[in-house]
Amino acid sequence: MSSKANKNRESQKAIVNVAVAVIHHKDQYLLGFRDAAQHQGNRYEFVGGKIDNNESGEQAVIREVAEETGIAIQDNTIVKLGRLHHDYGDKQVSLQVYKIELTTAQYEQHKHCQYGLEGQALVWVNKRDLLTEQYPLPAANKTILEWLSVPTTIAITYPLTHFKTHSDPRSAWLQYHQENLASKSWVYMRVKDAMSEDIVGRLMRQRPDISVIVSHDADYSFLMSKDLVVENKHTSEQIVAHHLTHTTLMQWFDSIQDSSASTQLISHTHPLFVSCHDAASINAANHLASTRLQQQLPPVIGAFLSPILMTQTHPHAEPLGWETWSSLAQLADMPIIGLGGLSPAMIDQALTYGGISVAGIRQFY
Ligand SMILES: Nc1nc2c([nH]c(=O)n2[C@@H]2O[C@H](COP(=O)(O)OP(=O)(O)OP(=O)(O)O)[C@@H](O)[C@H]2O)c(=O)[nH]1
Repeated sequence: MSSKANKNRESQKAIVNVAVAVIHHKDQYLLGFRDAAQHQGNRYEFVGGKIDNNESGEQAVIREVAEETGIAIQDNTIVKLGRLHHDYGDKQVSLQVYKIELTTAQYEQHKHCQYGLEGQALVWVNKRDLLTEQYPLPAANKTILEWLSVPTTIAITYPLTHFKTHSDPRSAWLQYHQENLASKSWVYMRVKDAMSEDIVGRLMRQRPDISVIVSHDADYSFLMSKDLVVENKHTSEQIVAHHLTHTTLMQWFDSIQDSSASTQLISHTHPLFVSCHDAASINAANHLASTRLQQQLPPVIGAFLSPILMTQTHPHAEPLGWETWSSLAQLADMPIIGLGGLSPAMIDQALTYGGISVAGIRQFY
């Protein structure tokens, strides 16, 4: 093979490690504009750039933000959102994505800057416009936008057994959640009952404002029927993601290791949440996330990592504690959601320890 062909193959193989900074203040997000001459030019981008040798992703993000915008973020909370690999054909990138919320003072100082320190155009856009792709971004960023759609709090339903003393537990479950779930919240429907589709479907019809996460192996095809349009919204649109329990995740992982077993099928239609409790399940979640990206399937948008603290629902589970939880969170290639003994007010603590959201049952309605 000629040395030129060799070189071409080498450059195709080389992966460029990039640190990406999702900088925001409340619902205002900072984008730069990539020059036409640049790779993925004439598109918007988050501030960022190549990670130098001997530099961590976090060090790179602090340096890139300072070089490109002059904003000093070393004292801000820098939360890892996730890591992803993308093959542009002409270039392979591995993006390490961080989310940084600016203080009001930082935002006030920089909100009128129309150009960065490298002469690139800068613009502040609101979250809704960003997520609905009003600003074209490089293809790899599609997953980042899905990660950003996850809210900072997620409510989880009570299991059906919580209502077992009622004469009709299913009606009691339905009525309780219909009356108490917060308006427009994201709700993980964890009923823990094999026959739960019917009450979940009824709750969705009664509460068209909520967005739901349903078990990946439940059958919600009945929600596709035409007559289930509530307040101009089709009920099936309320399902924002499917969820894999820790057990299902590990079964999937075992099935891909064992060449004689058939790989367990996971939803192709929706983004996924998974549940993790340890390094092994985070490793499995990372494999699932990269498989989904390779196959161009809806991504893994979050992992519930639990239990952080002691909970009433799982009194026998040994809590991880914040420090262990934090080091496990760092291993994950997707946003981490804190679960177990938390309240919504603990979001700042979760951010400090490397999570992006908190979830729970009591206190989250
Ligand atoms: N900064 C930034 N880069 C991104 C984003 N999404 C994405 O795919 N990338 C890719 O990550 C790489 C960023 O590396 P870079 O900024 O150092 O490289 P560049 O192409 O701008 O310039 P250079 O190669 O001349 O240094 C580019 O290939 C770019 O297409 C994003 O949101 N922000």
